Order: sequence, then C-alpha cells, then structure tokens
Amino acid sequence: MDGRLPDKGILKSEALKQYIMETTAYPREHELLKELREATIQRYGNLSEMGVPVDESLFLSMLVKIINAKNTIEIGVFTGYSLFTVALALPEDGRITAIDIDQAGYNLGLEFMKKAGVDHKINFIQSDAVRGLDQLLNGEKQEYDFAFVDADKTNYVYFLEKLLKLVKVGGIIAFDNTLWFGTLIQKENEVPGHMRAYREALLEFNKILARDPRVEIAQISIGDGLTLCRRLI
Ligand SMILES: C[S@@+](CC[C@H](N)C(=O)[O-])C[C@H]1O[C@@H](n2cnc3c(N)ncnc32)[C@H](O)[C@@H]1O
Repeated sequence: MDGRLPDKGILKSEALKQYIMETTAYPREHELLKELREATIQRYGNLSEMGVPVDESLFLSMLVKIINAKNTIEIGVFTGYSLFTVALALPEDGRITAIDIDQAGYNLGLEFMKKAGVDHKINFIQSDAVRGLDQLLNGEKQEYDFAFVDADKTNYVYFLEKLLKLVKVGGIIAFDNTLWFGTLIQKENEVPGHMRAYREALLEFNKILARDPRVEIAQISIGDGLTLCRRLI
C-alpha cells in the first residue's frame, strides 16, 4: 500500500476516538505491545497505521479467549501487532500460523514477542497468501479455530473460500478493514485514487458475504470495520 492514508478508522469524531483510547484502550494495552506500536511508528511513520488499533486489539484478545481458540491463522502480519495480540491471548500450547509476503516487518515484531515469551506459538510463513493458503490446504489436514485476515482486500473473496476449508465448522474468520476508512459510503470521486481499488473490492466482498449461507456474519464497528464470519457448514 503506498501513498498517504487518511486518518484510520470509521469513527469520524477525533475527540470520541481519543476518549475511547485514553479511557479504555491505552490503560489496558500490554506494555510490550505498546513498545511494538512505538517501534513501528519510529520505523514506518505514517504506514504504522496499518497495525490494528489498540481498542480492536483488546477486542480480538477477548474474542480469542471467549471461543477458547487454540489453533489460529493470520493473513497479513506487518510488524505483528495483531499477531502478538493473539499470541498473548492463546494458551501456552496454542499455535498461530502467520502468512505475509514481507518478512522485515515481522522481524521487528518478533523481538517483542520473544521478550514476552510467546514466540514459540508462532509459525511464520513468508509467502504470498494465495500460495501460502494453497500449500496449507495441500499439506497435513489442520483445523483452525480462528482466522484473522488483514492482507490485500482484492483477495478477500479468495481468502474466504480457502479459509472455509481450513477453519472448522463453528470457527470464526475475522476480516479487517471491511468499512475501509468509511469510504464505502462516499462517492468514488471523493475517495483518494490509491484507495479506490480496495473500496471497490470491499463493496463487492460485503455484498457477497451478506448472501453467503455458509457463514453467520456480524459487522463490528470497531477500528476500520471488522466482519466476523462464523462457519456454519
Ligand atoms: C494492514 S497490514 C497488516 C497489519 C497487521 N495485521 C497488524 O496488526 O500490524 C497488511 C500486510 O499484508 C501483507 N500482504 C498484503 N497482500 C498480501 C498477500 N497477497 N500475501 C501475503 N501478504 C500480503 C503486507 O505485506 C502487509 O504486511
């Protein structure tokens, strides 16, 4: 993703966003997640916005615990804020398979995951996710309890198809950025050019999900929009 991004998130009141962060998110942020967030800003500047926001991380952490997830998968790691969140939330013998085409971001996050003693739960695969998921499907049969998808939005339909084979019935597939900075309700010409392809893809993806009988869905208005899909069949 290149070019400057508008302020992240669907909440358009900066004051309310700040209130949420300061009252309920930052006070509960794990010290090492905070350190990773700061290191990400230092290294990546404006692109650090790609990491999930702190309030969404707290939500993901609670969700993973509520469903007693043990074996999970993540598509789109960057420096690993969401990966580290899930690694902390999993039990000691929990496992996350994480796929990203880029390894440099992950290497930054790994330092902090090692400090927290959760790196043994992570199996990082440097690969294009389309190829990575195909390899997982062709390998030893695994059943995942939870999947978090935060990679290229033009492939969300493809990721859904593959994950519906990898995540167990009753498991959750969470798709991030499904409201794409709130641009889905804007006219195309009001949206910065570099954000239009993902806007188009997400408009289509949300429609496809709404009529897919294989999943129960819930659109969560947190961060940049998070859609939970529970596999039904
Ligand atoms: C929004 S960032 C992920 C942020 C991360 N979840 C976090 O909380 O820090 C998207 C990541 O997806 C990766 N990515 C994009 N398209 C991909 C693809 N087709 N296959 C694998 N990785 C991809 C990018 O390299 C980038 O690191």
